[in-house]
Amino acid sequence: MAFDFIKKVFSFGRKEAVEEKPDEAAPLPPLNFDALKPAEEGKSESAPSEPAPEIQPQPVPETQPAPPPEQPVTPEPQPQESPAKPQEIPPEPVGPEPEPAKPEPPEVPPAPAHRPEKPEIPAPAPELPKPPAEVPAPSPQEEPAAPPVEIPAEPEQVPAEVPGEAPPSTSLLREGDAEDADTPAEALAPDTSHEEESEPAAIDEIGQDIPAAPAGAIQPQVELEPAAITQPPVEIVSDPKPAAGKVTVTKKVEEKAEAQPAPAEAPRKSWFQRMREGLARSSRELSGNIAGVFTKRKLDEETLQDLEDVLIRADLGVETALRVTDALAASRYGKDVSDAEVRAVMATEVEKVLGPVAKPLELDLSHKPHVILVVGVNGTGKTTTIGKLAAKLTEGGLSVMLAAGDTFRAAAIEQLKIWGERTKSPVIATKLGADAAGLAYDAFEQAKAAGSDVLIVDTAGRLQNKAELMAELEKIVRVLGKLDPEAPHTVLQTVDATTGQNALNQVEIFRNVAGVNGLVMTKLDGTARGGILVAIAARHKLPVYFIGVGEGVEDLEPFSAGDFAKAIAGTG
Ligand SMILES: Nc1nc2c(ncn2[C@@H]2O[C@H](COP(=O)(O)OP(=O)(O)OP(=O)(O)O)[C@@H](O)[C@H]2O)c(=O)[nH]1
Repeated sequence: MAFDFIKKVFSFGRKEAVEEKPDEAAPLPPLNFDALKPAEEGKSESAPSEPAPEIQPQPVPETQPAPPPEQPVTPEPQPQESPAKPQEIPPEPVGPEPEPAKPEPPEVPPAPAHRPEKPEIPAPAPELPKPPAEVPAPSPQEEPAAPPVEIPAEPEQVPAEVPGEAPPSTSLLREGDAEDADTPAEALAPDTSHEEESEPAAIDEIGQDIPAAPAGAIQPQVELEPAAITQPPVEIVSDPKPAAGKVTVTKKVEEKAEAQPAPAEAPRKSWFQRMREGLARSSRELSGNIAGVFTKRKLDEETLQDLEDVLIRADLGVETALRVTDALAASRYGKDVSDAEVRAVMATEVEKVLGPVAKPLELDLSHKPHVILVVGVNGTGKTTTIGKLAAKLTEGGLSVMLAAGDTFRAAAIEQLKIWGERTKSPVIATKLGADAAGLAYDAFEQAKAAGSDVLIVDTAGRLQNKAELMAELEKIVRVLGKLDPEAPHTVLQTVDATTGQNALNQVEIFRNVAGVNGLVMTKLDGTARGGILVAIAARHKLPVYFIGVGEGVEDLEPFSAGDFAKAIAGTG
């Protein structure tokens, strides 16, 4: 604004000079207009955008005629920047500081050239102090903070710039929060490890130390109150950037309830559609290969062998592959067979394999609580599945408590707290790196005390090494058994459907260590390799309670053998 003002002063001078000429030429009525010119010209040149602010400063400069040396410096930058625009001021600080001052001297001369305006030149002087104020600001690269310095100088601009500043501040806060929860997960592990943890002694002597632990070290660390725990997460999760709609600014920016007309979104696909699309790659590949095998060929030993290879490459496993080829050979041997017929037989056989394992999860509520331990390799969806399951249970009227047993990853703890807030389930958490078994024990006690119907315990999927992971899981199971010999009553393992053959080994390991007695196949909405589920079912015959078909709270579906078989065979 100061620059604008200066510029206006100069422009005003020019115009006066110009007009004076006509005045000399015709000394008639124009003389009266000359008196009016100052006000009008100032407005016209200063650009219609800022009439008021520029006019006011004029009286000020007149009162301060003192500093002449600095005057030349300030006037120049103003003309360069063109019409005074508060918005253009910010860019100045961004640019190199010395530049604006240097160019000024050259332009200064032209200004004084205008004789009549010299008296007004003193006006720029008061603005000189402003540039120095901005100079410190420009040092930073992107400082929108610099402009604010000038804002206070100009009374009228303040309101205009305030709205501009507000949004960035709020968005930064939220983004920061979000990042904290996500990225630094692994990096934080070593840092926070120095924090108080449950005594290692508890690890060795579970029975004796555990009871002491809750009272001593663990107790204070445990956070039971959902409100306290979930408060911060809530802001992270439920506060996306203000949408395009209106917002109300009170303590913070809040979206107006009515301002969300819910942009017409495409209807959400059904879980089956998402699963079918997730299995599309496997299905297409399978169908294409089957078609390739049976193009203009009768069903014989060679084609059966080729089909068996195709099915095995699709992760279905040797057992299921043989089931399909045997079934096909039994009814079609020596005949022409279309790929569609082969896929139909495949769907039937796959459904036969999956049918026995497609069972609903049953909870024995005679146990208070019914303890569900969730295990699996890191990233397979344990925490997400716990959140989805907690939502189902609470919606069904059951009281649920969550235990953040994945003390290996800070983000996992925060993630579970968020799910706890969403599902209104208390979350028992402890410090990063703390003894997971101690936490599980403490959570079990608190769930008992609270009369919770279900306690779901999250666990780490990755430790320093496999032996350590296995030792921790075994210990958790052992400790839970001290409070209820039958606990954990359900041990769920999450298996990432995008994983290939390695998933078979994962189930093998966790089953042996933690006594897995049920599976949840996650990410079937992604680029799933669904064949592996068939192989797992055939080999381990563990119940598959649910499938994950998305990251949303509702994206946990009961497993249906028939639907899955149709989707993977491409017959659905
Ligand atoms: N598309 C899709 N993504 C899923 C599904 N289940 C989980 N995810 C995502 O997979 C990622 C890992 O999920 P987590 O729940 O953190 O997995 P985790 O096993 O707890 O991981 P750790 O805490 O590292 O052991 C997250 O980005 C989830 O949103 C699913 O069914 N579909």
